[in-house]
Amino acid sequence: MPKARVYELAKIFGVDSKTVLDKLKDMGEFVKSASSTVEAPVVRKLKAQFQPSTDSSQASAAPKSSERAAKPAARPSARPSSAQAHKPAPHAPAARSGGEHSASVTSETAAAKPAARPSAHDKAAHANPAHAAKQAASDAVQNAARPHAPRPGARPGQGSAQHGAHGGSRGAANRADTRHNATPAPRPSARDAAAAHGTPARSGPRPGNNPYSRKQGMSVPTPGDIPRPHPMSRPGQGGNGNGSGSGNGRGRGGRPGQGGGNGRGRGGRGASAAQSARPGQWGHGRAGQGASAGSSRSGGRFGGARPGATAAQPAPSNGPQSSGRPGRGNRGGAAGAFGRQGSRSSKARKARRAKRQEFEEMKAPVIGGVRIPSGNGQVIKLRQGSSLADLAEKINVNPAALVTVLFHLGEMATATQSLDEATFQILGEEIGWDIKIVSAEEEDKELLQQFDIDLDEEELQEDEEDLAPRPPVVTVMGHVDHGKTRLLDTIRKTNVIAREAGGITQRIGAYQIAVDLNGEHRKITFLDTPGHEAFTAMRARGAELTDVAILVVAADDGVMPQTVEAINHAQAAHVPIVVAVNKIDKEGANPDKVRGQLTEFGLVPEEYGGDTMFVDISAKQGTHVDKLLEAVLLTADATLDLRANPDKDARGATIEARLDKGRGAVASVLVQQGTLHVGDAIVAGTSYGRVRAMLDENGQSMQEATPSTPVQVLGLTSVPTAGDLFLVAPDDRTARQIAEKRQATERAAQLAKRRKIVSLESLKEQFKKSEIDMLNIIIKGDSSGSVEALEDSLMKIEVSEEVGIQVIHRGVGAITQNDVNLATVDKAVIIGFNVRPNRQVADLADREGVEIKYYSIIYKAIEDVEASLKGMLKPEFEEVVTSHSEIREIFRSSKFGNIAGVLVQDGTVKRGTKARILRNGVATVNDLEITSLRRFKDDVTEVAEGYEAGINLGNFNDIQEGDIIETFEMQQVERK
Ligand SMILES: Nc1nc2c(ncn2[C@@H]2O[C@H](COP(=O)(O)OP(=O)(O)OP(=O)(O)O)[C@@H](O)[C@H]2O)c(=O)[nH]1
Repeated sequence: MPKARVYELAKIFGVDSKTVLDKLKDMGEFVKSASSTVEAPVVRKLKAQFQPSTDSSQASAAPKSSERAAKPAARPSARPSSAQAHKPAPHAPAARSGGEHSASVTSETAAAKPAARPSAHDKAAHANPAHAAKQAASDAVQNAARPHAPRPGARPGQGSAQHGAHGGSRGAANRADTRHNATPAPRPSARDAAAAHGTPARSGPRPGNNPYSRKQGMSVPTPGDIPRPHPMSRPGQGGNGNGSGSGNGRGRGGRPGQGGGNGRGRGGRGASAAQSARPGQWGHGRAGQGASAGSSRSGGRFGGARPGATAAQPAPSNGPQSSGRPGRGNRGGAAGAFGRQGSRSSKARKARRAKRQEFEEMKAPVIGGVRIPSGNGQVIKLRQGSSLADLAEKINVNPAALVTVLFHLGEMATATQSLDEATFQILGEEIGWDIKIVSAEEEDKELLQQFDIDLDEEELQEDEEDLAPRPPVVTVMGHVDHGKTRLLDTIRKTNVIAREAGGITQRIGAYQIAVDLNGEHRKITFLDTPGHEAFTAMRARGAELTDVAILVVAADDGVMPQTVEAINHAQAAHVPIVVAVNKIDKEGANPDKVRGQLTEFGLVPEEYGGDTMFVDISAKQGTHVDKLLEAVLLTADATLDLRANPDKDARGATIEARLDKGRGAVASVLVQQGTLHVGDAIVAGTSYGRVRAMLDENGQSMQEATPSTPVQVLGLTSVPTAGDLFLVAPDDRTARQIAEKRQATERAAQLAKRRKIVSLESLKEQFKKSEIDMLNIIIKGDSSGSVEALEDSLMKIEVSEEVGIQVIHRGVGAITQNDVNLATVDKAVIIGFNVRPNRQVADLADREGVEIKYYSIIYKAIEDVEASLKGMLKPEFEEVVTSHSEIREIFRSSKFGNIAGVLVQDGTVKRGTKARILRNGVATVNDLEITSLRRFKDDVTEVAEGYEAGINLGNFNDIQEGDIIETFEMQQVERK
């Protein structure tokens, strides 16, 4: 029967639509309005309600609907007489085969179909229900004679299937019963389940009236009723459908070999028995129930008391047998009846998984009204700063549920808010997980262990015999301008100072020098740490790599704040200190005063009975520098065991890294253990690559670097961060995988950080901050060291309670469109440290009103930012870029040096203006001047955009084709 609308039905029945709607409601069918459609099976049921006479005539022969099938089945179950109990059995099969089964394509009838089809026996049963009843009755009698304890309370519909299960397990013993189990058990539905329980299908309103839909008709199961429906209903149906298919099922349902035992040759049908046994997969108890039900059908009380386990056990062996065959009444078969391929598809698997999850959840504790599957004390590791969302992801629950649980525990947090260890532990205890918060280092160690790299273990297994002496690694520390660079310069006999912008060392460089001590040729590795406070972070790292610290104190200045800071760093790192009392050549130099001052900080000179070596030097004149080096070696020898194993994969730290045009990522690394070779697969932080070439501090190529050797490494795919530890991996793939995993972890950590910024925890602060101008800053620099140093220094600026700085992004390389976009969105200022944007990006920034500030001296940037926060920075002069010219050709002149043949891209180049060179967006040299400007052979004062020109930059000759000459002027700007 086709679908019909409620009002149409009302017409047919001669009642109004409301009556039909009410009736439907009574029947447990949810139908919205008079124009709603009603499915065919429901129509039939309605018909039965409104036209009972018509139906009853048909029903006398065989009830059609599943509901009816269930009802009569229910009745006899309570009866003690097996014969009586069996009476209704014919209903199901006969009804479907005989009556309108072709029309009633419900899940139930689907089950019935196969039963109806084949054997003459079945057909006879269909044709003559009475015969079927008879047959069933005789079966039941046989059953009753068997030793199984009858169970009066057994349920009807369930019976047969359980029977199947039962038959499956018992084999021949249950022959008679199992015959009825030939039921091709269809997929259960709530209604079936209800029917199976002897309850009418209308136990509750259904969300829809489509009986084919698995989604519909299922009430939300409560823990108490969940277990029942599945196993029972399925068999139950089988029971209905199968009376006629009887014997067939049994064969399949039994253990292998038993199937044929009954000699009925209906193996195909028997599948149903196998299937009916399958409920065992869902739990023995359920199968047991089914068995009891089955008994009612066949004999009223057969086997109900038997443990379900027995029934269930054979299932696995039978299942596969049955599933592969066509036309059988297992789940697949039932599906096939609806035009789908009947097989144990992924759907079945999914269903099983869903059930298992459901079951797990049932066992889960209910806290605050939510269920969280218990971790049963399993350990789960979370990174510092993790949130409930992170935990939820790891234990596969809804973050909202965790929020609820935490709330229940008296703690309020959002899903994305970072929580501390204590909170996680309390929560963990509540939900049965042992939550451990791990530091980034621990996490990284574990990550490496996944790749069979165990650094701790390596150290433990180090054999004394493998250790070889290595040079000490020395850091020079001290207050600004006390002479650190000069000292290093003197030591290296090169002039480092001249190359520095602003006279401050801005990168950690590392150099190795050779010293003769007592006729022995010894090496010392120097880390060139910068002196300005801005580089505190680097210095701290330097101290970590350092074996010995040289503390430079100017004899004319004495102990200053950064002297103390340097002492603190070194002492915290347990690094022995050698004091270089510098500038003794200067007038007013008072080395003794310095000695006296330093004793207050625990640095007592040897001559005063202490253990710190003091050497009076003049870095400028080179006085006693050799003695200082000796002192360093003596101190190292006296206090340290400077040995390392050179015969293993190299491990060490990144001192500095930058992006170089042409060479790509260049990283200065210090090898701490093992030997680094060209060709090694290397991973440094989140960067990885293969060592393409190695250079020493003089640019000389090296093939290998032993412990304590600083080298520049080429070949990394990206720029690592200063301080990143590096290690040699077994192969390229491992290196890449380690780096990728670290990248993922870093991303997650950054995400967590970002989340924290907007977390409730800091919301109050956020509000407070948003009242004022929170200064958002984007830092782009030419090296990771400078960027970090700048960020650290900026973050230390404290102007007042209401003023704050937020570095929202930082990176190495030219200022890009992304940076400008980010600045636009977050209303940030971009600080370019020795880097520039290209023209398009600069234009974009102009258009968007994004301020880009350029610096080449860190403290200038800090001063500016600090002043702007104080509201005092109203520069009277501002740098204004006046032109960009691209170098197209270089003409070499013995008289004038290199002359750049340029095309003026924008603005006007004027003679005498200040200029800088931009190479790949990075300002390589500042403070140049356009000393001569020519158009062909004529000297000119200016050249406009679009024209070619010849530019000479005085003594500066380090220009390349493709470089951009940027000219700028200091122009007075209005105070805002
Ligand atoms: N007379 C004299 N001047 C020195 C001596 N050592 C350094 N200077 C001078 O002191 C000034 C600062 O020296 P730097 O080596 O740049 O000092 P620094 O500690 O490296 O300074 P920052 O890099 O700014 O931290 C320079 O002008 C040096 O020439 C010395 O032994 N005697």
